[in-house]
Amino acid sequence: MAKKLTYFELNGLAEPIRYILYYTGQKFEDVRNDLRKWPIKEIKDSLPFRQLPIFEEDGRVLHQSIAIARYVAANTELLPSDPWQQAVLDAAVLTMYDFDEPKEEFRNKLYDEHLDFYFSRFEKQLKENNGHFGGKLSWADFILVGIVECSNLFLEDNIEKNYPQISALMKKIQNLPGVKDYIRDRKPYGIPEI
Ligand SMILES: N[C@@H](CCC(=O)N[C@@H](CS)C(=O)NCC(=O)O)C(=O)O
Repeated sequence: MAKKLTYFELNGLAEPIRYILYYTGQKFEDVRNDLRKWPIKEIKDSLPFRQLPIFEEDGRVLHQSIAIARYVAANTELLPSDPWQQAVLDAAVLTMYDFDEPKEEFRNKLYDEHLDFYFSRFEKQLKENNGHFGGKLSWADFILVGIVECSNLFLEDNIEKNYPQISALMKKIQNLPGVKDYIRDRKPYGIPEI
């Protein structure tokens, strides 16, 4: 089954998907477009919603980074078979995106207040669930790490520094087999120089 992930020469929305693919040992083509040349009309016009990432497998195309991450975790230990457990992880991931894209209630609040609202609750969940969202390593853990790493690149900070459970989860994921080697060898890119 030929798998291809297409995104930009960036960590961004594709990085947790890459981590999951490397950790679970799935071979894939890692296609990276140069943002400085974007938009490349023929590529953009070919995309379902004119945005990246997309994931292709056997002639089929999947868009939306969360759907892709969940799909590549399917049939691995990172996605439980129990529907309740699956829904718990979906809820965790959707909440991470609520953090990442603040809703009205938070738009006028200070960033630290917004961060603490979510991160103190993530801390509690992790503490009560063996250091993971849902009791054991799952695709949801990878998504949080991707979001935190991305925020850190943009803010030039370590936003997780006061949250020991989140810090520990990040270290754990970054040191997983497959992920560790990928991180060691990747280019130190993150924010495009435009
Ligand atoms: N909700 C979508 C958002 C996709 C998205 O915003 N992609 C951006 C890059 S992070 C993009 O393709 N930007 C280039 C463009 O719109 O032309 C997802 O999670 O996949």
